[in-house]
Amino acid sequence: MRRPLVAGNWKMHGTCASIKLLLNELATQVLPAEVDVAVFPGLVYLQAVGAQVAQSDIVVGAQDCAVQLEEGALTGETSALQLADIGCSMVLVGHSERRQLQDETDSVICRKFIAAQAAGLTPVLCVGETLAEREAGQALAVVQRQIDAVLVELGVDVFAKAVIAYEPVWAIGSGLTATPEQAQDIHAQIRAHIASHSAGVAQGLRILYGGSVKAANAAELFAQADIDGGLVGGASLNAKEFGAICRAAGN
Ligand SMILES: O=C(CO)COP(=O)(O)O
Repeated sequence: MRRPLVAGNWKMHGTCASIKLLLNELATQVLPAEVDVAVFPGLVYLQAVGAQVAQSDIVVGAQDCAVQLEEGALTGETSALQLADIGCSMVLVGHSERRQLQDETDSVICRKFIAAQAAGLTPVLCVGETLAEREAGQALAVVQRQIDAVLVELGVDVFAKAVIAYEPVWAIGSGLTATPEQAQDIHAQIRAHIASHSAGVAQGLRILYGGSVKAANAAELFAQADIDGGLVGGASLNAKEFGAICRAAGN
């Protein structure tokens, strides 16, 4: 039985004041004990958020890390070890916005995945196809290629301590959520692909859906057999919405 995970990716949103308020409001929400809840604030807010949620069960993750683990002359970069040092336990790798805007390649993302695990962080490997790729019938092939960049390179066992987030690019920030059937179809195929290497790893692997998840659509998405929670963007900036999404992942 997989424990659901609901993760809020705050992207480049928030200020000291607004984040404090958001967390204060989130503290008034009932979050189900059987659901893991994580928030991914911008880098400069990680420590403050960590301090504010320290007495709760909410864990904190970063949105990216450097490919290099060891300290060095890499201006502007932050290593996975540094993220672990300030109390992060998870890190997103390969979010589509970084693939597109920062030209991150599959091989760079694989190196970040390695760095994350070496530092003891759980990498959340984000995968997903563009609308053009879906319309060309390439959705599964694209997702499989993105996963294989890690799977073939490192072997299946690394997924025993990782999370995959399926985020179709066309559903991100667009209000166009994948239907539960569309999402379940890809999730099931991701799990089958992992299972072709190790049934045990596939069974335990949490696969999150991301892309316009809201309180109004979360329950039917999370009811799907292979959807183990969500990676939530915009709706995670509203405590009531996010709380309701977390509750939708509960029993
Ligand atoms: O990119 C996402 C989470 O990583 C999804 O963003 P939205 O929920 O705003 O569509």
